[in-house]
Parts: sequence; C-alpha cells; structure tokens
Amino acid sequence: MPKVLISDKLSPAAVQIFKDRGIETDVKVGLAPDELKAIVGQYDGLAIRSNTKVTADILAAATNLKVVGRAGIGVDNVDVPAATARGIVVMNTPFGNSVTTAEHAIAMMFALARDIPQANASTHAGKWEKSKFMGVELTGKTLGIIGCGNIGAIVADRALGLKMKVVGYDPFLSAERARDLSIEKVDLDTLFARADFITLHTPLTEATRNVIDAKAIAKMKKGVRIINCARGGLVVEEDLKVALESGQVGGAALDVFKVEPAKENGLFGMDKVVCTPHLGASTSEAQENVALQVAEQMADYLLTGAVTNALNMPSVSAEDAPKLRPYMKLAGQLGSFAGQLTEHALKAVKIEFEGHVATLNTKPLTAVILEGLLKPMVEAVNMVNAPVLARERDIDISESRNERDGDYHTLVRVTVVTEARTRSVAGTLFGGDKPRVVSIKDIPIEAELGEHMLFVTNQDKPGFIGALGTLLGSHGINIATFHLGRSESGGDAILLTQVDQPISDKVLEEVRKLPQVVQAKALSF
Ligand SMILES: NC(=O)c1ccc[n+]([C@@H]2O[C@H](COP(=O)([O-])OP(=O)(O)OC[C@H]3O[C@@H](n4cnc5c(N)ncnc54)[C@H](O)[C@@H]3O)[C@@H](O)[C@H]2O)c1
Ligand SMILES: O=C(O)CC[C@@H](O)C(=O)O
Repeated sequence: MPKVLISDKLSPAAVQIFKDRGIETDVKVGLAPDELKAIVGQYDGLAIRSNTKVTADILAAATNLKVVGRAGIGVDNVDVPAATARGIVVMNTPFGNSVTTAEHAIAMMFALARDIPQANASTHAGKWEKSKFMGVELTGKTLGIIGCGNIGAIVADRALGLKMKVVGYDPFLSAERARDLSIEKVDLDTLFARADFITLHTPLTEATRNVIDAKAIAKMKKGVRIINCARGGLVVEEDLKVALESGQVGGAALDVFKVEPAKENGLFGMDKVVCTPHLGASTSEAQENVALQVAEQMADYLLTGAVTNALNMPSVSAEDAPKLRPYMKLAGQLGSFAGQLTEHALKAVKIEFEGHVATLNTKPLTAVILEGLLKPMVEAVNMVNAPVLARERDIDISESRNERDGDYHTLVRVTVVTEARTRSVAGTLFGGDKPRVVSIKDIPIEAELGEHMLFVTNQDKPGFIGALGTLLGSHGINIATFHLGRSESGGDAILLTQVDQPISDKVLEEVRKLPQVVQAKALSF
C-alpha cells in the first residue's frame, strides 16, 4: 500500500481522500528540514503547501518518493529539476485558489484606499482619529495589472465591477484576450505612468524579478499605491521603503516577501504599509479545492499511473511511450526554441507532422511543443494544461499530418505567428532517436541543441564569424558546436552555436553590437 506524508497544513479533506483510496497517510506539520530528511525515505508521496522546502537535499533522502503534490500554484519551494532528475513527478493545482487570491488583492486595494488596518488599530486603541484617515475612492481610478493570467484576469473583472479603469501589462496577452477581459493592453511604462493602483500577478521568473525597483517607481504617478499578492521577489523592498518615505508611493499592501516567513522586514511598522502573512490562498473554499485536487491527483498517480497537472512529466500511456520518447524530446526542443525566440503576444501556432511521425499519436507531441512554447511566459505550464492555457490565451492552434516523406523521413515543423511576425523552426530525428534542428526561419541548418546556445541572425557578409569567435573567446566562452545557414549568398544568415558556459547579458549586448548582427539570443535547453 502506498504511503503519503502531508507535511503542511492541508484541509482534512485530503486525508479522507487518501484513506478512502486505500493510501496510508501521516500528517506531520512543521518539521525542521533535518526531521523531514530523516523520515521522507519512508514515503511514496509528499503533499505540501508553501512551507515545506523540498530541496535537492531532501529529495536525495527521498529514496521511495514518486510524487510531490503542491496544493496551490507556485512551486518555487520545490526543486523541480532535482525531482525530475530523480524521476519524481511534481504536480500542482493551477486553478483551485485563483478566485481567493484575486479577492485578497482586491481586499488589499480597499485596505490601502481607506487605511482600514490603521484605522482599525487606532479605533481599538480608543483614539477616535476621524480626521486622520482620509481615504480615496476607487471608482474612476486606474488599476494597472502586471500579469494578466488566471488571477490577474479575475482581479480585472472585479475591478471593472468597482467601476475602475483597468490597464494591463503582460507581454503574452493578445489583443483579443485583452478585449475579452475589457481591459486596455499597455506597455509597462504606460502602465506606470497611468495607474493609481498597481497590482502584481506574475510568476517569479528572471524577467519579473525586481520588476518594481527604484527606476520603475520613478516612472509612476506620485502617491501610487502598490499591491503584491504574487511573489516577494517581484518588488525591491529597499527601493519601496525609500519611495514610501518620500511620498512617491502612497501606500503598499504586501502579502508576500522576499524572505518568508517574514519575521523581520524593513517595511514592517511603516505607516502606509499593510501586510498579511502570505494569506492570498487562505480561504476555506480555496484550501478545500486545492486539498481535494492534490489528493485525487496524487492517489491517481500512485494507484494507476495517471498523470494530471504534472510540471515535469509528459502524460503518455505505457504502450505509446517507447515509440514517442525520441519525438517527445524533439518536440520539446522545437517548442522551447520557438518560445525563447517569441517576444510578442502569440496569435497562432501551426504544427506540421510529416513522414513517419505523422503515423503516430501526435497529441502528446503537440502538448509538449505548446509546453515548451509557453514555458517562458507561464509558470505552471505542463503538457497536460498547455493546450488549455493556449486556448485560454486565444492562441489558434492548428495541427496537420502528412504521412508521405518529404525531404526527410520524418519531420516536425512549428510555425509561430505573433502580433509582429511569423517564424518557423523544424526538426527531425537522426538515426531514429537523435533530435536535430534542420530549418530555422525557413533557412536550412543542421544542429543539435545543447544546454547553452547562442542564436544569431546576421547579414551574410565577410568578417562576422571571425569577430564573433574572437568576442566569445575574449570572454573565456568555449564553442562546442557551430552551425551556419543562409537563405542565399549575401542574404539573411543564421548561426546556432553551443557553448560550454552560459552567455551573460553583457556578452549578449556585445554580440548585438557586432556590425552584421540583426538579432542575438541566448537560449538554454
Ligand atoms: N499570495 C498567494 O497566496 C498566491 C496564491 C496563488 C498564486 N500566487 C502567485 O500568483 C502568480 C500568478 O498566478 P496565476 O494563477 O495568475 O498564474 P498564470 O500563469 O495564470 O498567470 C501569470 C501571468 O503572468 C504573465 N507573465 C509572465 N511573464 C511576465 C512578465 N515578464 N511581465 C508581465 N506578465 C508576465 C503570464 O503571461 C501570465 O499571463 C503565481 O505565479 C503565484 O506565484 C500567489
Ligand atoms: O499555500 C499557500 O498558502 C500559498 C499558495 C500560493 O502561494 C500559491 O502559489 O498557490
């Protein structure tokens, strides 16, 4: 009988589901890392919220663990690559607490507008400071939403109901989706310039970390009020403190902090700061939703092998798996390649299967392509939810299959249409199982993808390759493989090189300054 450990406070509904399905369950909340490490080896499943840190060290001791189930959205407390490396499935519950978290953001906005926490404390202290607390109305004010996914969209809907104007910044929000949400899609600087209130609803990624810093705050309206119910690392707390002291920021409501649990923080005790201890998902309804969902998903996996909402595992039946495995890798690489090159809202994705691959069940391949494509934009994307997420974002997905061989015995082509351009990338399998990219932007090339890659589009003129090699060499970057392609002599050319060290932003900037370079991107696979 499988055994599950629940190591964070979950609704009792989860225990009941595990028991009903014949899974032995222990509940041990508040274990220190060493205590968890000492016992985790006994369990097949680990059910958590955000308190338990599932580090590589814990996973190394989890010798029987098959699945980690996160009752919630963010999995930043789980070392997913380490779990993947150990074959441990990590699942989350992407929608169960969205309404609750959106409501918390709205509650925080009201708290800021009317100084409710401060007025409450003052009234309890018997002060009756009626003239001290002069609020502002929300009606007619502009709310700027950064990150218009599940939660951001619900916040927009509620704010519109409050008669606010809503502007949204989300590089992956299409014009159609913005229209459906009745919000105005703007760039970040415009949002900063126009918003009276700003609320954050993005995952914490390298692109969103520190999105609210001194430079950003300087672009905002004086007296702007900022709400963060997403992740602490989105806001530079020291810069926010300075801006609150100067009055540039009129108030901040924070549910999340750079370091959690936040027992000490430079913002604590400030007059215009409202804080809650990561309560965004804390309603009985949301906790019931996520607990039920995570327990069902984990039980399904442990008892039947069925996979739902996994972040690190494709869901494929045992029979199809061996045939699809090399194609899964190829599809994931092509999707990821296209996703990393995408800088504008996606409108459509066209996937073409040609030759041998078209004779197989291509559904999982499409899902893996979409997963790779959306990964730079959406935190909790996996091959199960990627098609749904793409549809929700009004991305038109079309798939075509042609069993006749073309130039290759088997070929997958991914064409991405954004608001700015159409771009395609295609790949095949060499020797039946080795993925190779064979065309980018319709320019033939032949390349194997590795961990750190540099992709350059350039004008086909003498001197460029030497200059690039010298530049990389001067930064101690070793070239592992080097692939070139061009449309015609003197026309557009592309270069894809695998390097042994990651390409830093600084090096990338220097590459972009080389005279013949049109576009340069550091990619990782
Ligand atoms: N406080 C809490 O208790 C609590 C509860 C649930 C979720 N969260 C946090 O809220 C976040 C959002 O959740 P969700 O369910 O709406 O996720 P989601 O994936 O549905 O939406 C995130 C949105 O952010 C957008 N985005 C990605 N990169 C961006 C960028 N650089 N700039 C602007 N937008 C960008 C994506 O396109 C997407 O639309 C989660 O990542 C999680 O960390 C917090
Ligand atoms: O479990 C919680 O209380 C917080 C959950 C939230 O941060 C999430 O990402 O879902």
